[in-house]
Order: sequence, then C-alpha cells, then structure tokens
Amino acid sequence: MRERRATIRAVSASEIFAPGLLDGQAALVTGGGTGLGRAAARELIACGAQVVLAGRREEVLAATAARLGEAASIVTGDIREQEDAERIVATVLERHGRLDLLVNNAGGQYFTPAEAIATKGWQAVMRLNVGGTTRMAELAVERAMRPAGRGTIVNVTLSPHHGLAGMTHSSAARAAVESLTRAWAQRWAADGIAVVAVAAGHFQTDALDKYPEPVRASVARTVPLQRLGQPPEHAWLIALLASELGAAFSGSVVTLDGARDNWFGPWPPPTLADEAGEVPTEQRRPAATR
Ligand SMILES: CCCCC/C=C/C(=O)SCCNC(=O)CCNC(=O)[C@H](O)C(C)(C)COP(=O)(O)OP(=O)(O)OC[C@H]1O[C@@H](n2cnc3c(N)ncnc32)[C@H](O)[C@@H]1OP(=O)(O)O
Ligand SMILES: NC(=O)C1=CN([C@@H]2O[C@H](COP(=O)(O)OP(=O)(O)OC[C@H]3O[C@@H](n4cnc5c(N)ncnc54)[C@H](OP(=O)(O)O)[C@@H]3O)[C@@H](O)[C@H]2O)C=CC1
Repeated sequence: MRERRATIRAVSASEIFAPGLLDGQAALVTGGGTGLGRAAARELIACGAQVVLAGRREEVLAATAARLGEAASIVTGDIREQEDAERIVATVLERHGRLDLLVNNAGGQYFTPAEAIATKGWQAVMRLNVGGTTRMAELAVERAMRPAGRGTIVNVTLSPHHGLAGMTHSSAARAAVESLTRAWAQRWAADGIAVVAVAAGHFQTDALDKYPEPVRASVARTVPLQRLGQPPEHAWLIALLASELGAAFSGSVVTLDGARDNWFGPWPPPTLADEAGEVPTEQRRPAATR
C-alpha cells in the first residue's frame, strides 16, 4: 500500500478522483486566493498535491490558505513584474524542491465597447494575460520543469472562440494565450512538459459581481445548460490535466462552457443597449481593491 503523508487534512477527499492521484506533486496556482484558482487549489489538495497560492493581496491569499490547511501555502507577487515572478517560482522550489504543475489562472479584463478602450487599458490587459502568463510559463520551465524532465502547465483562458465583442482586449489576449499554448506544447514536448489551455465559459465566482448588472442578469439563462458553471467542475478538469492523462492533452484547448461560449449575437447586443445604442460599461474598481 502506498504510504500517505500524515498531514492535517482541512480539505475533504475528492468527490470524483481516486485518493492519492496527485500524491507527491507540488503545484503553483496563480490567482489561487479567489474564485476558480481557489477551487482548483482545493481539488489539487484533495488529490494529494501540495499547493502554493500566488497573488497580489496577502490577506486574500492568507484567508484561503487558512481554509485549505497545511498543504496550502502562499506567496505574494505581481506576475506582470519579472522580479516578483522569479520570486514566486523560487519560493515554490525552496519549499517543495519541485514544481510539477503550474496553473496560469491569474487573469482578467473589464467590460467595455472596443472604441472605449484606452491604450493604457489595452496594455494593462495584455500585460496581465499574455505577459504574465508567458513569464510564469517560461520561468517554470527554465527553473523547474526542464531540469526535472517533466511538468504540466495549464493556461486558463476566457474562451475567445466566438470573439468577445464586449471585451476585445481580452479576446485578443486569450486567443494569443491559446496559440502560445499550442506553440509551447511543441517547443517543450522534448523536455517532458505538457501544456494545455482550458477555455472557460461563465463560472459562478465573486468576480462576476463587477460586470454591469444587465450583463450578469442575462448570462445563466443564455447558457444552454441553463446554469453557470460551478468552480468545482472547473477544478476537476484541472486535476484531471494534472494527472498522468495531462500529457496526452498537450497542445489542446479544452473548452468548458456549457455550450454557450462567452459571446454570441450582434453588437450592440439588443438586450443591453439603451435607446441611444449605448452599452453599459464596467465600473472602475476602488483603488484600494486593485
Ligand atoms: C458577465 C460576463 C462575465 C464573463 C465571464 C467572466 C470572465 C472573467 O474573466 S471573470 C474574472 C475577472 N477578474 C478580473 O478581471 C480581475 C483582474 N482584472 C484586473 O486586474 C483589471 O481588470 C486589469 C486587467 C485592467 C488590470 O488592472 P490594473 O493593471 O490594476 O490596471 P488599472 O486598474 O490601474 O487600469 C489601467 C488602465 O486600464 C483601463 N481600465 C481599467 N479598468 C477599467 C474600467 N473598468 N473601465 C475603463 N477603463 C479601465 C484604464 O485605461 C486604466 O488607466 P487609468 O484610467 O489611467 O487608471
Ligand atoms: N468566472 C468566470 O466566469 C470566468 C473566469 N475566467 C478566468 O479564470 C481566471 C480566474 O477567474 P475568477 O476566479 O472568476 O476571477 P478572479 O478575479 O477572482 O481571479 C483573478 C485572480 O488573479 C489574481 N491576479 C490578478 N492580477 C494579478 C497579477 N497581476 N498578479 C498576480 N495575481 C493576479 C487575483 O488576485 P489579486 O487581485 O490579489 O492579485 C485573483 O485571485 C481568470 O483568468 C478569469 O479571467 C475565464 C472564464 C470565465
């Protein structure tokens, strides 16, 4: 019988995977303090992994780690900054001596018509979703996975497959990440590294609260599944890709969207536009929470 670590388990066993599926693995989840990242971290721990949660807000990360127990630890940093990204990866290696799985989950954008996107806003979305994702992948490969001859990178994107007319900066950024996923899968295959993208549809996380109310109101009923995706569903897919099966998915974009994707129909959306044809835009976040 395989020996199991005697850790205090704050997370109950996986509902769908065999115990010990990811025993001995060390994972890094960017944006692991909230929403989909937190759910992924929970499932990875349930499957036996040790997980480092990365993000900018220490208090958010600490609260999540306290809920997940001693298999979780935290490191603060901004993935857009080279020094921070290097420190994040170095911290995982110091703590665990290995990095088997990078979940490139930190990302985001704001909802607004394309013509209202300022250059600075376009660059902010690119720097986070393309720049941050690339930096983390390259560091994980150089510092941990290539030397070990193995590893898995999962890039979480907001599915851009039908074009995101209300978030064109993210549409371009996420499509770039999907293309990078395929290129990296080819480039790093000989190093034993698998790279997969998960193109998510609409998931019920607190992050949805920031979108304009009419946008949110119409989302669940327009998904053919007739509900939003639940974070544990996304987390199960991440754990599956972290398993031995992940290698066979390398170079794939796995869509998880309840058959709706993130956008459909004409612009401006008739249900959103006012009499003047204006579409609501997302409110700026208060500076303290940025
Ligand atoms: C119901 C539909 C749901 C669709 C499905 C869900 C999809 C999801 O992805 S949910 C997860 C969402 N989570 C996030 O978006 C979190 C991360 N997002 C961010 O951090 C920001 O949105 C960011 C990507 C813009 C990065 O922020 P930061 O680098 O901190 O940038 P600033 O806030 O300083 O802004 C820089 C620049 O960007 C423009 N801008 C930012 N927010 C807005 C906005 N709400 N409206 C208009 N313009 C915005 C603006 O040009 C800013 O420059 P300044 O005006 O000089 O500050
Ligand atoms: N919810 C949904 O319906 C969908 C979400 N997605 C994508 O899934 C991912 C997670 O989404 P969700 O959990 O809902 O949203 P959140 O906004 O809760 O997650 C974003 C996470 O990324 C972290 N983050 C943001 N910017 C940076 C940065 N520069 N450096 C380090 N960490 C950063 C945030 O923490 P902090 O602010 O503390 O840094 C936060 O934990 C995102 O990429 C999102 O776009 C895709 C499709 C649908």
